[in-house]
Amino acid sequence: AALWRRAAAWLLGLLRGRVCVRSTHAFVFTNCTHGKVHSVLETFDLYTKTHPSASVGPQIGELLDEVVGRLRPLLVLELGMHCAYSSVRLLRLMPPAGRLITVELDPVTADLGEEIILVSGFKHSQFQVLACSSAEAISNMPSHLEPHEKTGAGFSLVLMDHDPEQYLPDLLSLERQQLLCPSGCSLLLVKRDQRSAGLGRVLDHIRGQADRYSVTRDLQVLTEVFYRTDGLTARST
Ligand SMILES: C[S@@+](CC[C@H](N)C(=O)[O-])C[C@H]1O[C@@H](n2cnc3c(N)ncnc32)[C@H](O)[C@@H]1O
Repeated sequence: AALWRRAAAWLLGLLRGRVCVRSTHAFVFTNCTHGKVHSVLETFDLYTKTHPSASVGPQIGELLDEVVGRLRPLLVLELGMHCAYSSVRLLRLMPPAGRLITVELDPVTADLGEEIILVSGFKHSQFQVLACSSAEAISNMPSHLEPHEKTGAGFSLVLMDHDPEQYLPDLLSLERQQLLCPSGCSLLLVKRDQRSAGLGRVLDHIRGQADRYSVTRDLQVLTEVFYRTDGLTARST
């Protein structure tokens, strides 16, 4: 009976066009070639052709590729992992010594996403999944960093694709805790809803701090912002 109820809920979700993390995971896990990152991404893309999906998809994916290829970031923070499409995309082009910390609020989703990252061929030394809220992850971040990262420069790339209402509080918390690399950090804000009040608030904050932030790219689906404080005087920081 439980199996029937689960199958019915899955079918209902599909009919209503709802994103189903279990169905995404099952499709990718079953149909991709394990250990082949390109096959994992292709299988995700195949799934999204016929099913509703929360992943950023190939269009934003190509923008991520370009940014990671350009920055070669050593420490990356992703807020909003879901089934790990964007995590895999980021990890694929990061330098071998790089590490991704990715945050997912829902523990079941976090487990399924982590499995997809492992299936893609990445090792736990290259990434860490934090199954908690972005606020909690950021406030406890020092305890998640490796010893050399604690004394290092901080995050040089942050991808926000979680809850737009959290974009500004999380950015302020990252600033407060000095977790953004002072010599340069790119922030990528995914814009799923252009009219979101949370998105407006974070962009207002960024535009109001021209001494440390500059918008380097403003597309319909994504805004790229460059953060830098090491050029500022002690007074203005
Ligand atoms: C749009 S999906 C992310 C898609 C993912 N970037 C990809 O391309 O595959 C947003 C995810 O963020 C998670 N989320 C929402 N609010 C969050 C929060 N405050 N902290 C952490 N994760 C959150 C949701 O559970 C959901 O899985």
